[in-house]
Amino acid sequence: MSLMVNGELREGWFDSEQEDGEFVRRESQFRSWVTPDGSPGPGGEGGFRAEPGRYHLYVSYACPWAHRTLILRRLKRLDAVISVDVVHPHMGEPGWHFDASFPGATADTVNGCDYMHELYRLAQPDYTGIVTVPVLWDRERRTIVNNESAEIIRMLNSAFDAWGDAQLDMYPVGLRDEIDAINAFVYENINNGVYRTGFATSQAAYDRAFDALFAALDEIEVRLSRQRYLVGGRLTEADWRLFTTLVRFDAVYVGHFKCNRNRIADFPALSNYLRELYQYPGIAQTVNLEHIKAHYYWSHPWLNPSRIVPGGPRLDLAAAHDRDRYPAQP
Ligand SMILES: N[C@@H](CCC(=O)N[C@@H](CS)C(=O)NCC(=O)O)C(=O)O
Repeated sequence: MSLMVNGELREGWFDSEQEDGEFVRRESQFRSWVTPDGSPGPGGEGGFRAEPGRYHLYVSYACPWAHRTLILRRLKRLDAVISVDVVHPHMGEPGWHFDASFPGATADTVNGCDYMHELYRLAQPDYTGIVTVPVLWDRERRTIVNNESAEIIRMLNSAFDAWGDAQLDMYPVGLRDEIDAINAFVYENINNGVYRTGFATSQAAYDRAFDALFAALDEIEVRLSRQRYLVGGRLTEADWRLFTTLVRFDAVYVGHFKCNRNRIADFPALSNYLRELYQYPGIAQTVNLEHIKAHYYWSHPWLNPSRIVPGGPRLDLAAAHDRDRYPAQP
């Protein structure tokens, strides 16, 4: 995990945040919001008015949190409004870097940085904290607006409607409480649960995370065998937040993170649901399994010292699904 202290990079894996062998994720620090008129959002400072061509996303195709932002950008048809650069999937000691030699990866076309931590230093010369993707960058003020995916997807959902698909709303007002509740459950046990399982450094911490993960997947399996989506018949951001973990699960989390009680392929409702979401227009192009596998198997040598990337599994996410038997609302 790359950490900066007063603008300087500290190398090494930092386990100070781990209690009793448990992995604890740190809070993101840049928390301003892009809004239609530049007024301040729920956090941070104002002055970030939505405009085409002004904002830029830095992502990794491997990262499930960054993947959410690519999905919302695609769904809201913001490809021409918000530009994107993609880091190289190998995250080494100095953290994420830009190197277009890996297919699908790009240079940093906005700031010309070689490493992601240089970008954090540009935004804040004395930055202290971890260096993560995704990052929403403002070309005009030359700073990071926000590096918390849960907030970036909300901005993409509503702030750019003058240019994007204003009809599509993945966080509708009447469903917000229900979405927030399921998000909290999925985040704790599944999205972050796979990391808590894989990064546990004691058997007890691993067992706790593993049990919570599969208990949660069992619960979601029951829910999805009664209804089309997490929140009834309406597709919402909650589904996309679950999707980015499900689509990595059999390829990476089962083996690399020892999340191996079952594969997603073994859950009838979850596996059909995963295929439905994968086949939603535009989504398959946001899924890059080469980056996903290359990233995880290379970037955590304490889990996989040989850095060998396994050949399988053979996934057929484009195969037919049975979800049309449940009603869906537009
Ligand atoms: N809370 C953040 C988490 C993002 C995050 O943890 N990203 C990982 C990649 S999957 C990262 O960049 N890690 C950098 C590191 O571990 O050094 C968000 O959801 O935006």
